[in-house]
Amino acid sequence: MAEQAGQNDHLIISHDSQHPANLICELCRKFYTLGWVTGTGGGTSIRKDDHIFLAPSGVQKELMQPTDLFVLDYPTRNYLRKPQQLKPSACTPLFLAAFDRGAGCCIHSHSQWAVLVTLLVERDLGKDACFEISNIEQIKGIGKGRGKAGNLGYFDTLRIPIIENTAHEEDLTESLEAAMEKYPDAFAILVRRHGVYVWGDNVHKAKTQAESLDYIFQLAVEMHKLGLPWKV
Ligand SMILES: CSCCC(=O)C(=O)COP(=O)(O)O
Ligand SMILES: [Zn+2]
Repeated sequence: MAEQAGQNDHLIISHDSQHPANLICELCRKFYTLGWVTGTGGGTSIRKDDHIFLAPSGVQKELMQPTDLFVLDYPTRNYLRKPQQLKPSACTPLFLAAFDRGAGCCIHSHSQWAVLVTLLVERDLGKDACFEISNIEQIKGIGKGRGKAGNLGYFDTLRIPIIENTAHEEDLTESLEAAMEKYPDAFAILVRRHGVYVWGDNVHKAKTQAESLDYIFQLAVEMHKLGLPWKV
């Protein structure tokens, strides 16, 4: 079985640019240029049917090739493909928490804008507060909630919960899941002094929501510097 898990290259080799193994490598190259997956941090995972595609832990995510990827059988949680000498991303249980709630793709970013927003909220509103913003056009890039059709509107309040960081990524799972249960409509959870997890029904939704949120986090930091309120 261990021998088999080291092979199974057919699960990750494809000429289709939309194959999850190709997409993860391409997305991580793009996210590196945005400062989301710097210095081995951050990452992306995709669920396609019963297969979960995962990056290795501690590697430069922008340099990954499809042959570096792990493939997990979602129903049994057994690895179908395990590159030798590598460990799966420490974010695996966090990505699985998103997949367990219907996501098809989960993006973990170490964006400095996300980190700064968590610090501003803590200083001004306290440790238990969420990041909240309204009356910004880009809010329309975020879905209304799990199982709900359509996106938020300009006058809606976008609310992103914030959880505290832990020394080890995998120890975040419990608090991430608790926040997902408390805020079932959220498609993202910020992690204080660390970054953000963003997910969506599919790769397109996860990517556009992650881009919209990063835009909003940057805008929020700049608004704060100018003394402008996040909610009108
Ligand atoms: C300097 S990154 C520390 C771990 C982390 O936060 C992360 O996002 C990357 O974890 P991985 O195991 O996927 O390399
Ligand atoms: Zn991280």
